[in-house]
Amino acid sequence: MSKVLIIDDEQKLRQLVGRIIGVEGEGFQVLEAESLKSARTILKQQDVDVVLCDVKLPDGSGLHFIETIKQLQPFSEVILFTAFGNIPDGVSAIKSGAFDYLTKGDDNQKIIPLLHRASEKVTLAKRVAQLEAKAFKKYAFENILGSAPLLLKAIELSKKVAPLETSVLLLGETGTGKEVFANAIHFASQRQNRNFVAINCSAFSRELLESELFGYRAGAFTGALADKKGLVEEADKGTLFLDEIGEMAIDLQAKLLRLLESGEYLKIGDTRVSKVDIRVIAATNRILETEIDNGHFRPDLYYRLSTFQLRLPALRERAGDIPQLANVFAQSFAMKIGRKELTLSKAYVEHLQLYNWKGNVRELKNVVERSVITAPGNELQIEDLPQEITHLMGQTASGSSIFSLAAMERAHIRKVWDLTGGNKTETARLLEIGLSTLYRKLEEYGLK
Ligand SMILES: Nc1ncnc2c1ncn2[C@@H]1O[C@H](COP(=O)(O)OP(=O)(O)OP(=O)(O)O)[C@@H](O)[C@H]1O
Repeated sequence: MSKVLIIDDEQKLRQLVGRIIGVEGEGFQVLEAESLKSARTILKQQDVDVVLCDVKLPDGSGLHFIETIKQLQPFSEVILFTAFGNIPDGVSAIKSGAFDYLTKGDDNQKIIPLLHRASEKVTLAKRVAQLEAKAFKKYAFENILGSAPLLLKAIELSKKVAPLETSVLLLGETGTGKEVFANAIHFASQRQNRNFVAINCSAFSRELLESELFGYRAGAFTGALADKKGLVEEADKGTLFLDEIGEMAIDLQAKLLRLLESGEYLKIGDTRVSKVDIRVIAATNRILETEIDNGHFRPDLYYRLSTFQLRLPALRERAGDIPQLANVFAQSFAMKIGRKELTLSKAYVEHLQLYNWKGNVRELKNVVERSVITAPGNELQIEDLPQEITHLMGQTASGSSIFSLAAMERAHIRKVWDLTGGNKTETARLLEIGLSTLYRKLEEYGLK
């Protein structure tokens, strides 16, 4: 039910308008005030959606009162009553931020449609504000799970850089939360009310990436029937998140560098330069210095982007955060699919902590969600983990303890083996054991 406040010192007019709304305006509740003073009291106490206000009142001007109304009720809309034939008043009303104006006594049939339009605008504005608040909360730094020192350091640095206009380069393995951080930085910046536009550079061919990013003019190529806006334009005044920047073709990198330095770019098929004001956050799981050495990445772009580098830790570097992450993922997924609250057995969690997590938080989330679907009981057990994990962990079918020395040895060999990229000689050297012992252990632990 929308609330309408009528402010007019003429009781007859208030009653007439109140009656019209009462008879024809379903869904409106009417409040009345005979002066600005009593209107102020009502606006302080109640949620009002639309205000119908006279221009001339005994204690002041309705025109000037618009500002007070907006201060007290930021979402409300104001419709002013102007005297017959007083066009300047109508014009001033709109200029002062009124939704519209009605000519007293002459526009009675317009009241209801206008009220509906104004209250629809109010409902929409409230809805948008609600969604924004939800988005802000969802992407807030507070929602980044974990308390490992490496993660806390990354959060602290991100909070410092967020309010600045500086470009940010996020480094980290796949699934470590680079997009989560990019979002949090955007929503903690002055650009928070503008668009956050994300694109994964590895998901497009060179040509498609250029047209997605920069847009094109009609006729630029066969099939370009109409002008197309690019994501860069969508992100104007906001933030552009370029994921997997290391995959961008080198000639496009030149275009991106120009955009970063001057805000200027050329749409495909355009001769006129376009200009935007964007902040760029880029991310990569590659080592860009190596890409530069191999001629795949422009050093000038690297220096421009890497003013502020942030490295996100791999999950295995913050295994202490796994219990919290797993628990939150399990509970929120259980709720989503309508399962009762679950507990996670000690062995289940410890098992998760010993795994290598190449896919990091994303992989952990998927594994836990899978367990929530398949677990027969209300406590997640080792048996609810996929075989790849239990197998890799050295968990035997008989369920021998993950705390056995053998399990720890297996996990350690696995780690060193991964570190050397599967190089057996190097693995044996680092482990300070002979190559033949390594072969035997690899065989024994099923690590081939
Ligand atoms: N610290 C965290 N707290 C909560 N959820 C997280 C955290 N880090 C990552 N996630 C979740 O893990 C998943 C992967 O995160 P995200 O997409 O940000 O990773 P990424 O590093 O950008 O991956 P990629 O390099 O593959 O694009 C998402 O579902 C995200 O919500």
